[in-house]
Parts: sequence; C-alpha cells; structure tokens
Amino acid sequence: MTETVVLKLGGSVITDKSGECAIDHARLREIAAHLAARGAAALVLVHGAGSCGHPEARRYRIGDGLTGENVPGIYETHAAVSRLNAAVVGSLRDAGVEAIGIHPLDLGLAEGGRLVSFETRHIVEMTEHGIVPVLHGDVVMDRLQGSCIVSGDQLVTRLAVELSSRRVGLATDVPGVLQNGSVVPRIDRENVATLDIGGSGKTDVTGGMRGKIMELLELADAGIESHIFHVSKIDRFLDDTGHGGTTIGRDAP
Ligand SMILES: Nc1ncnc2c1ncn2[C@@H]1O[C@H](COP(=O)(O)OP(=O)(O)OP(=O)(O)O)[C@@H](O)[C@H]1O
Ligand SMILES: C=C(C)CCOP(=O)(O)O
Repeated sequence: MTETVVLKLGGSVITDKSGECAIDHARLREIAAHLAARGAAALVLVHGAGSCGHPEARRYRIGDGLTGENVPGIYETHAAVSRLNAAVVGSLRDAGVEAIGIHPLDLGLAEGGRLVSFETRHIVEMTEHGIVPVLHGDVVMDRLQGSCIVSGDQLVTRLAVELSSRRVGLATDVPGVLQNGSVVPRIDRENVATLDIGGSGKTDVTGGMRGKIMELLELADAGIESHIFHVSKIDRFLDDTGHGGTTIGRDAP
C-alpha cells in the first residue's frame, strides 16, 4: 500500500461559519489549484461542515439522539453537508483532480457517537488508482441513540489508522492552537490540561478546537502524529517544510 496523506479542510475555511451554508467558492478554487499542481501522492480529503450542517444539526438536536420529531433532521443535515461536498468535489474536478465524494452516512455505523464500523477498503482502492476520495463530517445512524454527528475530525483519526497514514493534517482558520496569542508548537497528554482550548466561537456541534484536540490525542495514542495549521500552509505541510502550526503527538521522550 502506498503512503497516504489524510488532509482535512476545516469548515471554517471553506464556508463562512456565521452564515447559512455560505460556501467560499473562491477559497475552494484556490485550494483545488494548489492540490492539482502537486499531482501524484495518494491523498484522502476530509472536510468539515461549517455553516452547511452545523446549523441544521443544532436546530434538529441530532446530537441528542432521535426523538421521533427530529427524524427529518437526518435528511436536512445530510443534504446541507452533501451540498458542500458537491462544491468541494466540483472545484477539485474543475482544477483537474480526479476527486469523488464519499458520504459517511452511507458507509458508517455508530454507537454513542463513535463509529463502530466504517468501510475503507474501497477508499484504499481509489487512492491506488489516482482517485482522491473526498469525505465529510456527517450525520450517521447510531445503534444506541438513533443518529449522531460524526465530525470530520473523528473521520480523520479513523482513516489515518485504517490507512496507516503517517501524514495527517488539519487546515483551519487559525495558525495553530493558540495560547496567549502564540502558537503552541506541540500538544500531548502531558501539557494539554495546561492549555486554554475552547469551542468554535461560531455555530458548531462537535466541540470546535477542543473537540479536535481530543480526537487527535486519541490518534497520538495510536502512534500517529497530526498537525493543525493555517490553510495558507497546506503546501508547506505537504512538503514537510514547516507549517508553523501545532503538532499533536505522544508525550515527548
Ligand atoms: N486555543 C485555541 N487556539 C486556536 N483556536 C481556538 C482555540 N480555542 C478555540 N478556538 C477556535 O477554534 C476554531 C477552529 O475550530 P473549528 O471547529 O471552528 O474549525 P474547523 O475544523 O475549521 O471547523 P469544522 O468543525 O466546521 O470543520 C478557531 O476559529 C477558534 O475560534
Ligand atoms: C455537522 C455535521 C453534519 C458534521 C460536522 O463535522 P465537522 O464540521 O468536522 O465538525
């Protein structure tokens, strides 16, 4: 199996998170042009929902489980984030990237908000044929609570483990995890409690930056480092030339 890069495009960078499904098409074209120019390396993309999914998930209280009344929220939330997925895939394809959208609602099953099954063998096949699968945070059926929201961050950790990826990056709207205005270069289980890491500041049902770090620390426990950096540093992350952001890893030896 070739080494696969797992890259998440944060919802905060591809949508205006204060709007209602306000897709930033210019930003998408810019990112797509960068990825197209790089060619070859096996790449799996994941994107967050931003303002296409978080408002619906909150409105229908999808995270609290299904009550009977909120069942239409499954469709509404999935439709919103699928719209964004189509825009991401469309920009990539326009730029010449062989991208295909993949919806976690179709292939994942959760229990208590955590994925318990998630097919990835076809994703491996795709990357081996030069296809870039594009997944996204989604509503997923849940055997304990009816449905739940699986964040793009949870998908990143799942994919990185299943695909044995050693390059895992999350592009966001901040230069990294900040403490008193400066980027924290490295986070591990040892120093995380000393940091002030908050939610998103915008509509977000998956815990914002704090939720992200909790997911990525689990990935670090599995021996896989990950990186959070500003979207303008995607090339530097891919080239491994210093993204200036935060690396989440195991405790320093
Ligand atoms: N200590 C911190 N350092 C940096 N950002 C922080 C911190 N605490 C909270 N944040 C907030 O976290 C936000 C990034 O998290 P958010 O979940 O919105 O990103 P995203 O992954 O791009 O979005 P999505 O979940 O929609 O994909 C930042 O815009 C910032 O407002
Ligand atoms: C709200 C939905 C549908 C997915 C959330 O994924 P995230 O934006 O990566 O947290």
